Amino acid sequence: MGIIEKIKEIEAEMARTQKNKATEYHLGQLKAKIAKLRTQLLEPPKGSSGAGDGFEVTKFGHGRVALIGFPSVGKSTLLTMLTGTHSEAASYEFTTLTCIPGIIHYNDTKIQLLDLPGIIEGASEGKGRGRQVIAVSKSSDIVLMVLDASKSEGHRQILTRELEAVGLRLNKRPPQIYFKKKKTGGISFNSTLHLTHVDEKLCYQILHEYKIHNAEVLFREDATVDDLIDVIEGNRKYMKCIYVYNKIDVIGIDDVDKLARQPNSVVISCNLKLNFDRLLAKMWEAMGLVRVYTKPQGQQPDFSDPVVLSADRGGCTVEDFCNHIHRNLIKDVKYVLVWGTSARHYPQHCGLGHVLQDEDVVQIVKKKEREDGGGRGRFKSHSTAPARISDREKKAPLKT
Ligand SMILES: Nc1nc2c(ncn2[C@@H]2O[C@H](COP(=O)(O)OP(=O)(O)OP(=O)(O)O)[C@@H](O)[C@H]2O)c(=O)[nH]1
Ligand SMILES: [K+]
Ligand SMILES: [Mg+2]
Repeated sequence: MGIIEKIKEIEAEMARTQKNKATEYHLGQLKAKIAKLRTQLLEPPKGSSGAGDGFEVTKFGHGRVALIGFPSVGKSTLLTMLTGTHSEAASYEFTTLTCIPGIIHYNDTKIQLLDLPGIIEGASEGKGRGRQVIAVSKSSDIVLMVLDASKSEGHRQILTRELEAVGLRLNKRPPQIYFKKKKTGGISFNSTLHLTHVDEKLCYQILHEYKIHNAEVLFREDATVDDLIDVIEGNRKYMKCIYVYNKIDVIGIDDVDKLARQPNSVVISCNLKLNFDRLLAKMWEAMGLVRVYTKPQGQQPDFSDPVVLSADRGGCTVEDFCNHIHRNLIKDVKYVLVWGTSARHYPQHCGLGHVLQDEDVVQIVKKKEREDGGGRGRFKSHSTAPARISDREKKAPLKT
């Protein structure tokens, strides 16, 4: 029996089993069995390199965004409109057959947008080009799930389920469960609060299913058995997802209003070029990019050319910033001066561990050099805290 058949069989058994206190251990065990099989399913077949089939697109820019959706929801139309790169669009399904990259220029950063073939129910098990599409979405920083506003809301659930089946977790943070395998000592199970979904016995049973007999488990929130399995599997990818409802030109205003009010959702119309600003702003926010402007001593920063950092990709500390500029810079740095929302006063003397925020300005003071402008005394006179550097910059030049 193949892996997919085994999964189907267990799913059928779960559907047959009534959910109550007596069956929860058995159901938990079945969930773990499915999770193990799905992980097996994700292992690329021997001799292949994962995505394959013309789907490997070189990463470019400061972030990567994938367009995921059913066929003919308007993904290619959207790519063409947002990036200027032409991607064939047509009224028949599966017009797009590979991965087509384009670039969005936004807030002085470059974001790679990927158009992909439509996916359908069963994609996670290899239907259509599902596996390749999913591999590409895993390589991106956020997902735009494109939906046809005139079609059933069920599409969103189906797609979410397909992505979950391959270990993607949308708009969720990792469960607050500490888990560490040990060599000896048995299983220690603890929690910092009262648990309503998982008890010691269920946890043991799940671990047993994974043949783990020595481990430390600490629940820091009232997590579910699915959360526990995610933590044990350890291969989940937590990603932001924006639900993009396209084609609002064909539905009524009340329905548009309802969709627009849902969390993480934007309504657009490619035909009417409607609401792209809002979509781009949401996308930008979800990516959490941090632009940092370098200020040479005695000069104004170049506000058109930021160093772009991200908490998910490499981090946002002063150290990450320095490493971004030059690999060997860090050993020469004495401290840095920071202006912007991360600074408590202007400028703030910061060490390597300081976490920078979007639109901060940083001046590096090297070990041998003396900061120009004659010492700390004069910085203190700048202790009023304007909102953001970009506003401030327009009014008065930054001194030092
Ligand atoms: N009414 C309306 N139609 C749209 C809109 N955007 C796209 N379409 C139409 O929807 C159809 C499908 O568009 P595509 O861009 O090819 O869709 P896709 O999601 O890339 O489709 P596949 O590549 O086949 O998965 C085309 O006929 C588009 O003209 C819109 O905002 N409103
Ligand atoms: K199409
Ligand atoms: Mg397309």
